[in-house]
Amino acid sequence: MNNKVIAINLKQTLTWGTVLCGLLISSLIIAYSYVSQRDMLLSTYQTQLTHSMRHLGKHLSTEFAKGNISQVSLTLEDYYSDDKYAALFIIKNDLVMKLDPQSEAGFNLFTRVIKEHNVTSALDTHDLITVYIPAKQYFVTVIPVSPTLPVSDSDDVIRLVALYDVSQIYTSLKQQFTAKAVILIAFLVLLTAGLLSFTHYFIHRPIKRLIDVGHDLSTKSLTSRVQITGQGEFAVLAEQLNKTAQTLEQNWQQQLQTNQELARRHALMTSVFHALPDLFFIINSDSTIVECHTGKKDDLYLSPEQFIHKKMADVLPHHAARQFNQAINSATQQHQLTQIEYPLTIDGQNKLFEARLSPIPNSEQLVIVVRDITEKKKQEEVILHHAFYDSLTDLPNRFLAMERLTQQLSTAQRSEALAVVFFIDLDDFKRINDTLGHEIGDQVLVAAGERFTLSIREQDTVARLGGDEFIILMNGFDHVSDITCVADMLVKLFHEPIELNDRDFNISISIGVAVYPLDADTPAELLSCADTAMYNAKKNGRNGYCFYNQEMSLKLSRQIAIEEALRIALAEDELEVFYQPQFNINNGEIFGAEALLRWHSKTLGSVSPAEFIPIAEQNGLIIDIGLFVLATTIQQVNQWQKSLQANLKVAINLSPRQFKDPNLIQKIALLVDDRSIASHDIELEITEGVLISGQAQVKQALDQLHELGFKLALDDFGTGYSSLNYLRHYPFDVLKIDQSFIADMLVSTESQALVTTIINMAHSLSMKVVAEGVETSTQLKILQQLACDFGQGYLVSKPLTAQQFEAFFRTQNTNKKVIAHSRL
Ligand SMILES: Nc1nc2c(ncn2[C@@H]2O[C@H](COP(=O)(O)O[C@H]3[C@@H](O)[C@H](n4cnc5c(=O)[nH]c(N)nc54)O[C@@H]3COP(=O)(O)O)[C@@H](O)[C@H]2O)c(=O)[nH]1
Repeated sequence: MNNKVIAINLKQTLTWGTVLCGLLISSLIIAYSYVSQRDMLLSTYQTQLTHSMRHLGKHLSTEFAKGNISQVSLTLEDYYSDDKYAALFIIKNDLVMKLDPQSEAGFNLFTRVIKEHNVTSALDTHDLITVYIPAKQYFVTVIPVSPTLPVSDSDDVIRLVALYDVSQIYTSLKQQFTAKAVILIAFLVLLTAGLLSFTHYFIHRPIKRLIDVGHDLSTKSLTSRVQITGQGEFAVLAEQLNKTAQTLEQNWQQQLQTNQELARRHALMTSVFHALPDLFFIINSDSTIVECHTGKKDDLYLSPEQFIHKKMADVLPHHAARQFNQAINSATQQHQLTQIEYPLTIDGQNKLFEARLSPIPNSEQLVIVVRDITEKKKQEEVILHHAFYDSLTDLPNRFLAMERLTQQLSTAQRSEALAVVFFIDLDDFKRINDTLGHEIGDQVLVAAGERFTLSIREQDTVARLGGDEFIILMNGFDHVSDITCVADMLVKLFHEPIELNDRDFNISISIGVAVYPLDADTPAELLSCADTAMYNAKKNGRNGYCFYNQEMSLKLSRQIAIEEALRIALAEDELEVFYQPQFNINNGEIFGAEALLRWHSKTLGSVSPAEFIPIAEQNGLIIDIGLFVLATTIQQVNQWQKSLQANLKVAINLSPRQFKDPNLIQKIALLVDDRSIASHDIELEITEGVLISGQAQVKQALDQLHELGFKLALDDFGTGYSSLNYLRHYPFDVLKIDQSFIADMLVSTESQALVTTIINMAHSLSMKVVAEGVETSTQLKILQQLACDFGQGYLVSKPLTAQQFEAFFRTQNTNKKVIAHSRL
């Protein structure tokens, strides 16, 4: 369909068309009306004139025939009364017959008219002839009036000639038509004006409004609307234009929002491009780079501009370009993210780059993001190294060790040889750390690791599990005796001191040995067996090795079961404090007791404190448990002091771990205050183990307790270092001789001598002495002889419940002399 149509300027066309048509039509009407009326008038006058002249001609012919010439003159004069006759005369041939005075003038006028208008032929006819001379607006009528007819000789013909003037008629006709034309023109003007008004209001104005709105719309003023009411085409057009405008406006708004969003995204992309150190490329389907952005302009292989309109093959070395081309093909064909890594040398430095190629949806282009991953790779390698190697010693860590152990077990399985895990722990390493600081401790660990590494084969593995624990993995053994040799060798490695900063460190190691497939056949189990064996080696006196056996495992299981049950013991109300009476050796008087904890486990039955206290020590539960003993005992002492009306004194054991509680002193002081107990009625027993660490904090705590009035007792004296220094430096009031010496006193003179020495030494330091484990009257007697102060043991009583103790106290103190003397 041809949509091409021609438009005209409707306003001008209608205006001028209306005006011109009006003018033309009115002119034509007027002209036509004028001409037709004029012609009709002329025709009428010509007919009247012809008729009148025929009548006159006949009359004159008659008069001429009668010879009544005067009558002719009179008749002519009568006709002159009609003033339209400009001339009326009779001629014979070319000469006028003077019948009246007017004939001469009329003839002259006639002659002039005839000549000027060349109508002389009118005189040649023998019939009536009427000629109209428009220029003069005269009718010329000639009619023969000869008395005899027919006239043979034309020259003798007498003719009546009349000039009939119709100019007045013309004038009147013109005036009449001028008036009509004026009216018609006025009418036409009004009609035209009406038409113009009509077209103005109903055509031009709507069109103008439509054009204006069209203009507004074209100049982006899309809110513009046109208001045209009615039913006409313009109203329909306006409505459609408004709808179109509304659609346009909505589209424009959407377009605007889209553009804003696009602009925002573009700005975002630009910011991202500039914020990121990555290099962004956009490439066409033919691999030509069309865009290149980056926030980091330095350190590039080429400047971003140099990449534009190039292909990777044009700018990158062959190997990198080849990788790129393969990746571009892959990303394009599979429509998925493709990633490559490639090396480049920039300013003499080897770098590694990562490129991610992603197809842009609905486009044939790809976006490529290039990132310098040199540092990241290095960090990954470092992280990877950290994941598998110990940061201090740079030895394989537990994770890698377990991997290698798995491999070794497979090898051992194939070769049917023995594989071994040596689980090594540095003896007393904690002491090094605590006394000399962690820096020295670290150096010792590094030196130990190096010593291990130097002592083993290349195929073996030394690993650090953490702290002072190492493992050595070996395989290919045929006999257990070979393994013993290695274990020996490892122990002896440390018989030479470790030299650090011109200082020698004497350390020893304890080794647990587990053998595949004799002890276990999985890496975890084998390691666990070696660990258990190592603990046994420690128990066996350290500085040695111990092979794993089943019994160890049972002990370990028991330990784990105790640990689990102990965690809920307090909450389950399974703990109870027993009290073992303490008495005066000389008179047998019960003056107090030692608080001893008992555990009635619902799952394990009664468990000895000798078994569970060390475990509670290890896992820290002793802090809460110790507080329970303190609180219960102090509360009990308070009750007894009231009910028994005796100044009872009670000894409470404190574990080494409890001294790590910074609030220990405060807690004890508070408990005593709450129960209104005199602090000197509470004796706090500690073992040498508390003092071994030599921590200033322990000394400070003991001093504070002493200052607060608490009595301090050194428990199990003789079993540990039994250092005199401890007795001199710490404010002990009481020294408890370990029950093993009391038991041995009867069989060993050395033990008795030792007990004698301890008692004397304590007394010389103004300390009281308690003999533990007094079971017989012989022991009691000897202790009395040795001037020991107090005793405690089954001779008098086993540990009792609070209730039993109260009853026992009441009974015994009534019979104290009986005890003192009858049992001696
Ligand atoms: N830190 C804490 N340690 C505590 C607490 N309660 C107990 N213990 C310590 O546990 C170890 C074992 O104690 P227990 O089994 O109670 O043994 C004590 C006595 O029952 C026992 N005893 C006493 N007289 C005799 C005797 O004549 N013969 C004999 N064979 N045994 C006897 O000796 C232990 C006394 O120990 P102590 O005086 O403390 O050295 C033990 O080390 C307790 O200290 C606690 O609450 N906290």
